[in-house]
Amino acid sequence: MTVLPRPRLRAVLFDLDGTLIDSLPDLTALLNSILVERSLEPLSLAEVRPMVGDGVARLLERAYAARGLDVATARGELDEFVDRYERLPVRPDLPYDGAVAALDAARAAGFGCALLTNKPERPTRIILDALGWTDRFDAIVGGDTLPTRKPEPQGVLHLAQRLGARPIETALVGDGAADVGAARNAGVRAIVAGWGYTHDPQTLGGECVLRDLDAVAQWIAQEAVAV
Ligand SMILES: O=C(O)COP(=O)(O)O
Ligand SMILES: [Mg+2]
Repeated sequence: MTVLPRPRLRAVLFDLDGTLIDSLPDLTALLNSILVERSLEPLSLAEVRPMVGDGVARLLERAYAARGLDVATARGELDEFVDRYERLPVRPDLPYDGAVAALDAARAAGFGCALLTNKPERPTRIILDALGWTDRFDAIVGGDTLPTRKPEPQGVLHLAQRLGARPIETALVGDGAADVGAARNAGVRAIVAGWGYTHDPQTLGGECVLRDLDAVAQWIAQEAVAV
């Protein structure tokens, strides 16, 4: 049996929350400010952690459900929640250690580099601008940029095409089931961010689980010289 060599990597798509930035403390604090206004018990970081990654509507629904509030209430307050999130100051320590180095590694390797998050595009861009990261990406897709979001393949395929890469020449680095699902649905490689918000990242079924962003930079450097 002949095993065909895998084509060289040409594009890396990065997830945002739980992969490049640790947004969990801010999201939890914001949710809790709302719950406390309603005289409800605040949520712990551990409770909110598995709620992040499927978009802000799901986050609010899950948080409200955990305190007995219904989906209709969450839906009715979504715009206000996003407004408040956009007004939060962007902390300079939001990025995980090694995030900039990993993005630099992608650029140094000559790979296309894009952001694919389920966070709505407007707050995403506010965060990227404040961190000075916007120009580090060749393209940015948020949870409301296209008709569907992760785990649907549309964003992955859209970005791969924008970066001039075929799906088999593309990898998605992300921490959640939505990331691995989107990668699988689009036929691209899924690299799991083991430091992110998934309790047991080994179970997601990605190509590999990396322990931190330094390991991502190393993996990118290896892919750049792979034959
Ligand atoms: O769920 C969100 O709002 C953001 O999640 P993501 O950046 O991990 O896709
Ligand atoms: Mg994520």
